[in-house]
Amino acid sequence: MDRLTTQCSSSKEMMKAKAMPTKPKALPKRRPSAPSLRGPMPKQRPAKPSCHFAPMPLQPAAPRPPSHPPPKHLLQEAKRQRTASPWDDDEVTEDEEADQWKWQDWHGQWDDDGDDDEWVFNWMKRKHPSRSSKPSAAPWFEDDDNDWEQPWPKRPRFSDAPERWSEEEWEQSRQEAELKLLGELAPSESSWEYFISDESRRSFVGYLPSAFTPKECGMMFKQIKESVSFPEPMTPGQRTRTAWMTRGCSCKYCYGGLELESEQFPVWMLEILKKVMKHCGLLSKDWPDSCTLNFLEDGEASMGWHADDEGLFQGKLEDISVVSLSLGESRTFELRRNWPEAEKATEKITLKSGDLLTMEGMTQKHFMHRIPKAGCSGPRISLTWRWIRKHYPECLAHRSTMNGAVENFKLELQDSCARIICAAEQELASANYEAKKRKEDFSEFTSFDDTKIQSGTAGMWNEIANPTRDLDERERALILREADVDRRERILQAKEDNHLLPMTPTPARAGARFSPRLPLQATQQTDDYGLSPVLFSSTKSGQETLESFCIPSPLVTESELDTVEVGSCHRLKAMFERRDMDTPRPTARRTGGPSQTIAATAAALQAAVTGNATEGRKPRVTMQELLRQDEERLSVY
Ligand SMILES: O=C(O)CCC(=O)C(=O)O
Ligand SMILES: [Fe+2]
Repeated sequence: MDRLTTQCSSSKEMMKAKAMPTKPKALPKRRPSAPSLRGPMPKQRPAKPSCHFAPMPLQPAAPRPPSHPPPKHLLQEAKRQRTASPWDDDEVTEDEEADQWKWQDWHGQWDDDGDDDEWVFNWMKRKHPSRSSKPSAAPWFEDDDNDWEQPWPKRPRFSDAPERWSEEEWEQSRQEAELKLLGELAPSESSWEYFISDESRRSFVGYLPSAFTPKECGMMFKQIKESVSFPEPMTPGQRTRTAWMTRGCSCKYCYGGLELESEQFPVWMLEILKKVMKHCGLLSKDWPDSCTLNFLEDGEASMGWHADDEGLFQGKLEDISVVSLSLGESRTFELRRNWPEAEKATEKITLKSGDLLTMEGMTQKHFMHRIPKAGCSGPRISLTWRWIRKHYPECLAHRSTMNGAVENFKLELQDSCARIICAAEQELASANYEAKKRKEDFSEFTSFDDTKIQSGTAGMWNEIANPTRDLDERERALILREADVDRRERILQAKEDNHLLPMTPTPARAGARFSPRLPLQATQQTDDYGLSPVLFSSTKSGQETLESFCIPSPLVTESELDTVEVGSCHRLKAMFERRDMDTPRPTARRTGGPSQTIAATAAALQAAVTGNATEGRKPRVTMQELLRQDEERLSVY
């Protein structure tokens, strides 16, 4: 404690805090404080549901200043940094010099224009998802007190202040809460200074200057710049980019509307951690398990006021630590209290390359921090390590816990359901697509009435048998295709239901000039459409060929199926195909018979039915063969 007090006073001198003139503001009346009870009170009260970013109405467009005049002390500091390269004071050999890394080299390799206000906007959008549109004006304007302020959202409202632990203190004391600071755990040669040591808020900000030599910093900067792919900015010209890495966990990191997938700590990260953690007195088992890597392209790049209060880290609910390493250009780091008792005061510190900084205890609950724009031109990288306290349910680390295992199971179940639903939806979509396509095909036939289409093949066959108008080739082909598809389905079904019957050949009709086709198999059933698939054999020129097609059942009754003289069926089909059912035509060319109409064919079919069936004839082809042929026929469509 003594050590801390001394450190704090020395750090105050060290700080380049500049008292900013502030507008006299009437402080809101403090709410009645909680009774000053110690013992029975819980260690940590549940957080208030309201977030400290109170929703505020959008401010009217505020004109952006023509340039950003940074505070004078920053300009001076920037000038000093520009003239003195941080590498200059390190002795390097010629070889090393060739390999020497200067972050200034990176300047200009990124988009030139840009406005880091986007970063702030995106950052805030995450906290206020309901605000989807960007304020019409730049979200920064010059305040009366020459400070850069965000109109949206501003400092948390006093009325949203959390309950206090007691009248005197915001939080339980560090001793009671048994909070050990990293500065206390650190070896004595790492002399941390706590430039904020707010015991009432149990909030501590530690600073260890020059933890690494410029040469070490240069190597680290180079390693990071070359290995990390900082995500492309959400908006063109955005000059601050953030990458995210974890160790042994797959939690993502959400900021500025981006969801960053975690990358596992690479070896170089563990090497850097080893060096940094030595200064924090932590063994590897206690090292932080996540890191945000921020690349600030130049002085125009900044990070707006925020707290590292993501649910992952639980920083508003319990003591947490954040450790950061700065590399590259020096930048000012600012902190301010969310609910200051007295006048608004911003604490500032310049973070140089190689400096370490910690934010400990309840700092994320009571303070916000930022990196404002500066007049410098070089890039800066900061690594910010944290400990994940609450893994995302999807995270593998979470799944290895008991609760995680249950949630994991639920997730897997959800996954399976989602997959099944997805597959079903795809099936449905493709069935709908097919149905729609068919309907579209047929809707071209304006004279088709819907009932015919809906009644399926029967309707189609009707249309062929009793055409309401002339059908062209294409229409006819479509109808026949439909009939074929339909027939094939019914043959399959018949096979499944064991409804295929052996058929008996009937003697050829005397005088027929074509070889009759003899039914070999037929389904026992006719379907809703009144069609029965029948397999025929033809022995023309001594060569047997097989063919199957449907017979409209009005022409052949179920009981007649095994005795039908199929030549008529074949002729009927041939006529269908030639679309001349109603046109008397000489049949000599094809059938050698008299010209016939549908009705005559039907009559012929009926007449062809004979009674001399021979039982038990085995089908000559297998069902597979039948289906294969069918497949072949269908493939031409
Ligand atoms: O760059 C820094 O030093 C601060 C980084 C920071 O605030 C953050 O990553 O949340
Ligand atoms: Fe931060």
